[in-house]
Amino acid sequence: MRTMAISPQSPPSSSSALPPPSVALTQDELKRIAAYKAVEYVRSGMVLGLGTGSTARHAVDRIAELLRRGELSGIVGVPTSTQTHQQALALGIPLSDLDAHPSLDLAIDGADEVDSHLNLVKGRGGSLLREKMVEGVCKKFVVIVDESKLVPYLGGSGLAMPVEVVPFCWKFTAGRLRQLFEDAGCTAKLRTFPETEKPFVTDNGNYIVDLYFKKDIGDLKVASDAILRLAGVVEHGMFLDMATTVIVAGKLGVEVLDK
Ligand SMILES: O=C[C@H](O)[C@H](O)[C@H](O)COP(=O)(O)O
Repeated sequence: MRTMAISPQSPPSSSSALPPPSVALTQDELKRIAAYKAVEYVRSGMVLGLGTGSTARHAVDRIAELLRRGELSGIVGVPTSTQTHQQALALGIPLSDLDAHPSLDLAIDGADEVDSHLNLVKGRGGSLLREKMVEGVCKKFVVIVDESKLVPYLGGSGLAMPVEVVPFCWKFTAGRLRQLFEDAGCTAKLRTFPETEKPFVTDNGNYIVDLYFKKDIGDLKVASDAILRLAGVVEHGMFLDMATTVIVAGKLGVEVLDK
């Protein structure tokens, strides 16, 4: 794995919108710096996977800005959620889908956790299924995060590891998921809206069960296979061996981690 440190004072090209170096950077500014750096990988004529979330949003904005300025042309975007679809549509980015473009040049997306092998947790925004479909067929998958997303092991943030499940008997599926990881002190919770307690429904009409672990779950491939073997599970938010590059923006600079 190659590591390259770049000072935040050396921002991505044409980045007049970035804050001056002396200003303390907010988390959102760090996300934007990572996103702008990732857009430097985009070339005219590419078919691009457009990620979802507060970090990916900056990349989509930046791509649209470069298209407007004529610094990029011939881009086709494949959005990973209805949210990103709407954003890209409003910005005038030409869009398509996997049926028309079963192989993509590049995808840029955020992540909830990144471990030292560039394995990811994704889906805290609920878009994991479409993200995994799109990002699984990209020649290059660039992940953009601020430094708070780095973890010693997946699940290590103590926050949710999302699993998309069919609504039918979701309690049964949640129970089986919890049992799978009993040794890791797993709890499984249906994702709901706090105000109404109604279930969160994904773009695909499914529910999300969030898993929380007290300990490391061990072999991730074994865990992934076990989850996917459960009838009722559609997909999980572990993205193993998929990222080709992770761009980490931190207070001390930007790090580019290549697989
Ligand atoms: O479902 C959401 C996606 O996987 C996001 O890419 C992920 O949750 C990171 O989002 P954010 O950039 O907002 O932290």
